[in-house]
Amino acid sequence: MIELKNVTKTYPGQSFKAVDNLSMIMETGEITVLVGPSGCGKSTTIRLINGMIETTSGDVFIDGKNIKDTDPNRLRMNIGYVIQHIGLLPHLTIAQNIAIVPKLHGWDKGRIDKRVVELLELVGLDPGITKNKYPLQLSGGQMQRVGVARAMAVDPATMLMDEPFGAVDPITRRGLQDEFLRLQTVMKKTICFVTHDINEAVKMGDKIAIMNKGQIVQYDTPKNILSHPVNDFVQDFIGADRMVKKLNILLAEQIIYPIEKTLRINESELPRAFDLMREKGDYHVACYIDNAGRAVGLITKEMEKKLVGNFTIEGLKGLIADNQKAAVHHDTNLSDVFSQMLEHNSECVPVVRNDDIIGSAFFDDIRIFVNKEDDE
Ligand SMILES: Nc1ncnc2c1ncn2[C@@H]1O[C@H](COP(=O)(O)OP(=O)(O)OP(=O)(O)O)[C@@H](O)[C@H]1O
Repeated sequence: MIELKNVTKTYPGQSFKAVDNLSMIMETGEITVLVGPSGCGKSTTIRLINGMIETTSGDVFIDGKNIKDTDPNRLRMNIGYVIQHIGLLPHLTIAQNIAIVPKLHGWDKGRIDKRVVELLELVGLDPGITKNKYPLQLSGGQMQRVGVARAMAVDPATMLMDEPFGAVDPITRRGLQDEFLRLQTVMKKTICFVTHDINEAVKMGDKIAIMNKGQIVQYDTPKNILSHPVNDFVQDFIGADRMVKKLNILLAEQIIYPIEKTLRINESELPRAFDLMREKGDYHVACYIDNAGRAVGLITKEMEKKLVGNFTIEGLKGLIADNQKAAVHHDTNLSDVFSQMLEHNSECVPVVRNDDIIGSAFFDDIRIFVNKEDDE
């Protein structure tokens, strides 16, 4: 856990406070994002946490220990630090760059070599190809990965990331974010992550602190911030498309209509499928089961419309198979579920977990759910 208690920083010669009486807790195992306009004090805060600069007043605690009581070099050796411009030393190979902190910790060569290979694999780089190259022989995205690998070298519990994916193109950036989030589900590190991009904040943060003029304006989960911006500053900062951003953080499983509630229709019942659905009072969706009783697809109300005047069993099976191609995983975000619906021209798609259909997701439910969440 990182705790800031009444932290203020005034740089020498400045009349204003770069960080102004900041108090906050960044929980263990979570990503806390600091976001805000240029000059609001994000980087200053991160530098205060690893002791690169000293507070004018107030205290920073890491896992309950005041950093003033820790030797600054030791403090920094035990915190992973990733910065926008990577900070790789150009005259050292990738392996040597990653080895810097393990060396300071006194690791032997065998242990370091093994760790370098492990880390490069972890961040998606081929160690055989990468480890003996020099930084300038890598692409921007590859360098960022090395930056992350280097920060994780001695497996620190705390990581500080200052615009870590800032210097790459949007597609590479999205890939790096996804991979880092995947790693974090396993690593569960305590991370302070700085960005000026609200979309990145919403995606990466368990919690987001929106900063302005050295102070926190709102500190909450992405969902709550998007649903309930506390004032016009936050409202403007998160932008007019906050509903779209919300779709990015809500998941298919949150709107799922479970398969247990759905009428089951077997092969012999297929010719009367739509009549049966109407009779049972659930005309929107039914589940098509094979001879073993396993759900293999959905039958939806829209399929009847598509087959009007031309109903055949083969035609219906074709539509069921097409709909199955639009299936989404239970943890797919609603924005991707929505795209899938548009791409497959379907208002209802199967939701799967480990290849089993566990329910269906409806376009209308996305709309209703997002609006309802907004009213809460
Ligand atoms: N070393 C320094 N000396 C004097 N003033 C500084 C120093 N570093 C930062 N500042 C000032 O402190 C304020 C906060 O800067 P900081 O870099 O923390 O903001 P930031 O939110 O990280 O901005 P950005 O997104 O542009 O990096 C700014 O007004 C900046 O000009």
